[in-house]
Amino acid sequence: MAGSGKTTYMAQLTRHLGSECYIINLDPAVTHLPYTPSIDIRDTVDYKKVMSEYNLGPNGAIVTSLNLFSTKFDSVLKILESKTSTIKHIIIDTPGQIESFTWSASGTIITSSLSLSFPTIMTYVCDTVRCCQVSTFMSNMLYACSMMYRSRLPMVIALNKIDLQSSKIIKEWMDDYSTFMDAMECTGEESYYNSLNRSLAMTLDKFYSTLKRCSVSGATGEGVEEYLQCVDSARSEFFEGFWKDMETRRDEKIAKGEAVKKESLKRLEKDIEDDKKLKSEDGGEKGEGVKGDDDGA
Ligand SMILES: Nc1nc2c(ncn2[C@@H]2O[C@H](COP(=O)(O)OP(=O)(O)OP(=O)(O)O)[C@@H](O)[C@H]2O)c(=O)[nH]1
Repeated sequence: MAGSGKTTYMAQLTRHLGSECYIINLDPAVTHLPYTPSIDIRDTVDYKKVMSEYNLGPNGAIVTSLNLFSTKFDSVLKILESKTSTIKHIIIDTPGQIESFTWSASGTIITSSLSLSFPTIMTYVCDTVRCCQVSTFMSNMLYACSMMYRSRLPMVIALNKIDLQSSKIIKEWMDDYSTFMDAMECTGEESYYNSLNRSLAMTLDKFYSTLKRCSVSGATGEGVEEYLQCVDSARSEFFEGFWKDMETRRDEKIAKGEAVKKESLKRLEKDIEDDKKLKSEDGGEKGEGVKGDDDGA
C-alpha cells in the first residue's frame, strides 16, 4: 500500500546485501530514491512527457509508462540473465500506486517473464502501525491475497515499521483466528461488519497457513535476516509448487497451440481435397488465371 515503506525497506535491503543484489526501480514518478538502481524505468520513459503527450492524469501516465517499459522487458531479462554468476538477488521496487502494477497488463508481463527465468517472489510490505486496526488489517490481507491469486507467485508479508509498533498482535491474528474474533468483538463495530469480518477471517485462514511472514524495520534494519530466511523458503516453495504449476500452464498453452495447428492443417487438407474435386469435375482444365503455366502450381 502507498506509504507502507517499500522504498525505505528496499534501501535497507540493498545496504544489507551489498554487491550480492541487483536493483530495479519500476516507479516512473518517483522523484527521490534512497538507493542507486542498476536499472531505472526513468532512464527509459519520461513520465512527465508521457503525461503531456498522451494527455493523461498522474495514474494513467504511470500505467502507460509501465506499458512502454514492458515492451522492452526482453532486453532487461537479457541483462539479468548475464548477471546470474555474480548476483544472488534481484530486487524490484514497484510504483506507489501499487494497483498500476498489480492490475495492469504490464505488471503481468513483467512478473510472468521474470518467473519463467528466475525463482520469483512477491513481498507485500505492511504498515504495522496501521494494520493493528482490525479493518485495515483485513483490507491489507484481502489485497495481499488477491495479488497472490493474480500473480500465482509465492508471497512474503513484511510487517514493517516495527521500530514504532510491535507486530505481535498481527502475527497472533494470523496464527489463530479466534484472537482476531476477540479483537473484533472489542471494537463494538456494527454487527454487519463483524459478521463479514468473521466470514472473511475464516476464508483467509487457509491463505495464512502457507503465508511466510516476518517483522522488519526499514528504518533500523531490524528483521532483515528473518526476512531473507522467509525469501529462501518461499524460493523452495516456488520450485516445489509454483514452478510445476507454471510448467503445466506452459504445457497447456503448447498443447492448445498444437491443437490449433492440427485444426488448421485439417482445414487446409480439406481445402486441397475440395480443390482437387472441383478440378476433376471441370475435366482437369486449367483455371482462367493460369494461362501459359504448364505446371499449374
Ligand atoms: N519509523 C519508520 N518509518 C518508516 C519505516 N519505513 C518507512 N518509513 C517512513 O514511512 C514513509 C513512507 O516510506 P516510503 O519508503 O516512501 O514508502 P513507500 O511504500 O515506498 O511509498 P510510496 O512508493 O509512495 O507508496 C516515509 O516517511 C518513511 O520515512 C520504518 O520502518 N520505520
